Amino acid sequence: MYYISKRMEISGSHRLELSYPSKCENIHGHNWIVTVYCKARTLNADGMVCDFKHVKEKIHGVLDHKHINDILPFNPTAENIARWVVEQIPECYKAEVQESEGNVAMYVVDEDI
Ligand SMILES: Nc1nc2c(c(=O)[nH]1)N=C([C@H](O)[C@H](O)COP(=O)(O)OP(=O)(O)OP(=O)(O)O)CN2
Repeated sequence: MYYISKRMEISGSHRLELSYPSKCENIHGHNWIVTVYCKARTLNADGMVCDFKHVKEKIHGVLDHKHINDILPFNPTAENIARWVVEQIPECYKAEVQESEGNVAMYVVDEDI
């Protein structure tokens, strides 16, 4: 199995819809660190799992310098963003979304399902 990872910094803003009072309901900014993990049993015709550049275009190209609530059709928690990242790239099996130092969410495809 071949593995690659691509790490990107995404600057943007969001607000969360929460069931309890929180400062996070106000529009605020993050420099999210997103790490995308991909794998493939065989390499493509170009000798890659997938092109780092294409991964960046699909994630950074869509989210960077945006108000994330305007782009994604769900509450943009780090967990939901991580799942969305995995869904954008066929070879992706895991994504990490770091909101701030110490606050990280991950989504991993469950291969048993
Ligand atoms: N499980 C999650 N919890 C929280 C999320 C999230 O996406 N998933 N998001 C937020 C807000 O975006 C908020 O902006 C995070 O605030 P931050 O100051 O980074 O975190 P803390 O309040 O925990 O402060 P620290 O000083 O970093 O401890 C909130 N929760």
